[in-house]
Amino acid sequence: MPRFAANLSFLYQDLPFLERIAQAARDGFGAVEYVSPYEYDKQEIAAALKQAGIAQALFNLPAGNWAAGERGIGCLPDRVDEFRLGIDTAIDYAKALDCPTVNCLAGLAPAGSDPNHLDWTFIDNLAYAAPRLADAGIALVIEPINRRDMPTFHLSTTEHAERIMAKVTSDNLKIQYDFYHMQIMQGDLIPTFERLKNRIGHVQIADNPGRNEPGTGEINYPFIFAALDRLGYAGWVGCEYKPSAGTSQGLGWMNPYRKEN
Ligand SMILES: O=C(O)C(=O)[C@@H](O)CO
Ligand SMILES: [Mg+2]
Repeated sequence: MPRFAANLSFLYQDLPFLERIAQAARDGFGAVEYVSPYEYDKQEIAAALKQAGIAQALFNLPAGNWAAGERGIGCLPDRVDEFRLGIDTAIDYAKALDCPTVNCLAGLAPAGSDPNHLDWTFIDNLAYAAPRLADAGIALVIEPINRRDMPTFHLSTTEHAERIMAKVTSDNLKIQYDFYHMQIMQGDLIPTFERLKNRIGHVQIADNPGRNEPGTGEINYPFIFAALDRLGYAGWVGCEYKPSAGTSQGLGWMNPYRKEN
């Protein structure tokens, strides 16, 4: 049975951040994930997780100035020092929150930049981060993001992710396979997942079009969830979608997978 994590950067937007953790637990999620914990006191988050009895599944490495539109700094040549300092911060938070996995957002390609320079910066940064995170018992993933929502994001296909991983000589680097992004970019979701299943460290879900909850678009999530079970995926399934109405009211899609069933 899939284990669902509530992505608090998308769900429960009507609640203050820390209150989202308790609500996610009340709604039956086993874990939470979100873009960034760094704006909050890590002990406050840890206490909220403990009080709610819910796990931390994932968050991102420090990803630059999110409010200003930055979406990661992994590939940016002028931000290497900042990236590398961020690894220590991410390890500090991941240890405090008992978070098993962190995602490295590649970043938006600056206008006129050389894709090869961005690629080698990304590779060198990942080669720096992966072993340090491994030493701390934390897995590292990279996520291809679709070019419709983020036209200049530096990583948008599994093929590119595979090329990057082939050049980073660490086995502590896998793919964050977001079914929504991959439906837009490539389709062929389960054959691709099956081919890469040993190189996938986390998955996320949303339907397409609209990035709303499962059952609102073209993706057959009952088929996807059965395939994840068949293929032995034991990680968290991050629910990173925009609720069509209220988060709790829109969780009917999860009913067949609740433990009490
Ligand atoms: O946009 C997505 O999809 C993501 O998973 C990133 O925002 C990383 O959190
Ligand atoms: Mg995602």
